[in-house]
Amino acid sequence: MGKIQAFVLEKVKEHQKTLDKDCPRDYIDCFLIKMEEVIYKVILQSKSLKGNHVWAIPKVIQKLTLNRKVMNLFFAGTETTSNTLKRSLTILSKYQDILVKAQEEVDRVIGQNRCPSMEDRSKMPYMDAVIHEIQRVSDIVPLGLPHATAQTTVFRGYTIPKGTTIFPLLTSVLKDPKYFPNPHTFDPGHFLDEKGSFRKKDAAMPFSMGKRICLGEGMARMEIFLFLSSILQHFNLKCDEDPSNIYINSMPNTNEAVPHTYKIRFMPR
Ligand code: HEM
Repeated sequence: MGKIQAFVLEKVKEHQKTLDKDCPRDYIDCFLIKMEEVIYKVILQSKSLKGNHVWAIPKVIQKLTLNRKVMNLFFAGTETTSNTLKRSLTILSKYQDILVKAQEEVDRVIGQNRCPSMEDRSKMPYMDAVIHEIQRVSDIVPLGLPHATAQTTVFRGYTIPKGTTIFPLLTSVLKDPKYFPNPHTFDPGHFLDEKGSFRKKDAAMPFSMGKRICLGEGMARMEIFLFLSSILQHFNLKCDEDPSNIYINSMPNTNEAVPHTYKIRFMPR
C-alpha cells in the first residue's frame, strides 16, 4: 500500500513539474489546473488571510483528495480488470471447445496479419457473448459497493430509513435463473439468439447500474476485448490440471471474489 501511495505521489509531482495548462494530458493535469484556479480565487477573496489558506479551499479540490482519487482509480481500474482476465484464461483453458470456437471467429474477422481493434467487436458476436458470460459467472464484485438511502424509502413493503447503508447484491441478478437458465454453468449461449447473434440482457450488470454505475465500464470492456482477442489470435491455452479439477468460481470465504490460481501455458498457434 505504502509503495503504491509513494508511486502516486511521485506521479503527481512529475505532472506538476511538466504541467502545460493549455494542453492537459490526463486526469491529474485537469485536477491540478482546477486546483490552481480555486486556490487563486480563494487567495483573491481573502487577501487579509495570513499563513496557510488550505482550510479555505474546498476539500474536494485539495491535493490530498487528488492523491486519494488517483489511488481509487488505480485500485478500481487495475485489480478488477486483471481479476477478470485471470478468470478468462482459466475458463477458456477449462472449456477448450469454446476457446476453439472463439479462435475461429478471431481468425475469420481479424486474421493473423493485424492487431484486433474495437471496430471488430460488432462483427464478433461469439466473442462478445463469451466475454459477457465470463463477467457474469466471475461475478467479481458480488456485494456491489455500499450505497445509502438519500431519503426514507419503501421497498417491497419494507421501510428503509434515510441514511441506511445498502449493498446492491449483484450476485442475485447475475445468477438469477429467470434470466439465465443455467445460472451456475458457463454457457455463452446465455447471450446468443437462435441465429448466433449477440443478445443483450439487462440482468447482466457486473458494472452495477444507475447514476453511480462503474465509471470505467467502457475502458474495462475495451481492455478485456483487446487483450483476449490478441491472446486467442496468437496462443492456445493449456492447463496441466484435468478440466474437471479447474474451478471457475471464487475461492471460498473471500468476499472480494478471489479466483483460484492455476499455471496456464501459452502455446504459440
Ligand atoms: C472488469 C472490470 C470492472 C468491474 C467489474 C467494475 C465494477 C464496478 C462496480 C460494481 C462498481 C460499483 C458501482 C456502484 O456503486 O453501484 C464500480 C465503481 C467504480 N469503478 Fe469499476 N469496475 C471495473 C473496472 C473499472 C475501471 C477500468 C475503472 C477505471 C479506470 C473503474 C473505475 C470505477 C470507479 C471510479 C467507480 C466508482 C464510481 C462512482 O462511485 O461513481 N472500474 N466498478
